[in-house]
Amino acid sequence: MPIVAPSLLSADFTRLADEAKMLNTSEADWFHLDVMDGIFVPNLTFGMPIISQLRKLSTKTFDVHLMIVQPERYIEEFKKAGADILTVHYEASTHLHRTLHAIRQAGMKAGVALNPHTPVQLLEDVIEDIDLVCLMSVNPGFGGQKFIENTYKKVLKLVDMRNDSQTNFLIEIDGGVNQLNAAKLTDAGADVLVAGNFIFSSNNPIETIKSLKYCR
Ligand SMILES: O=C(CO)[C@@H](O)[C@H](O)COP(=O)(O)O
Repeated sequence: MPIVAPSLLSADFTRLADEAKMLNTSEADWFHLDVMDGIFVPNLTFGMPIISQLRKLSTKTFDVHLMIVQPERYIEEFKKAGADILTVHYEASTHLHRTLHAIRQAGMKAGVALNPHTPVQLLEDVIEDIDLVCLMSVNPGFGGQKFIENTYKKVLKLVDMRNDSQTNFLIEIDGGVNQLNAAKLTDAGADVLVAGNFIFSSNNPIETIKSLKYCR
């Protein structure tokens, strides 16, 4: 069964505490928290203060996805705010090796996100330093976009790289995930499904989360 990580980007921010409580009672495994800076991506969201408030409301794994330039500036701060997994973008990290080590050193799992145009092979030389690869299946910045079909091929390539390197990082898919592609992604080798719009715009988010969890 996949790990299901609802993206709070699509939650009702006027009722964030209720949304967190709803996720707590659901079969969601993680909270996926999208931090955007308006520079790396053309949108702004939230940062440490919101995450640390949410931390008081849930014991689930906090999967924090930094869509910001120079993410190495805030590693300690996100740890303090309550991140369990900290994912930085390959495209935003000049010294990726150093950044991944700093994330693990701070006591978090280290993730790398790849934009749709970025080949997975670019991770070969840091493969042992990664706990999670987040494949963006939309161009990052907004919820509710259409899933990019080429993602399946990237999952298969990553699975090969994982087998060849005998490492065990998780493969996460982020963007446009829904009941139409969840099973195919999981069958291809995806471990974590991030979904925002599909969950939060549904009439019954708890059942929608279940439909992803039991998609196979
Ligand atoms: O990081 C992002 C978008 O940049 C994602 O986490 C989205 O929030 C996923 O939402 P949907 O595409 O499922 O609406």
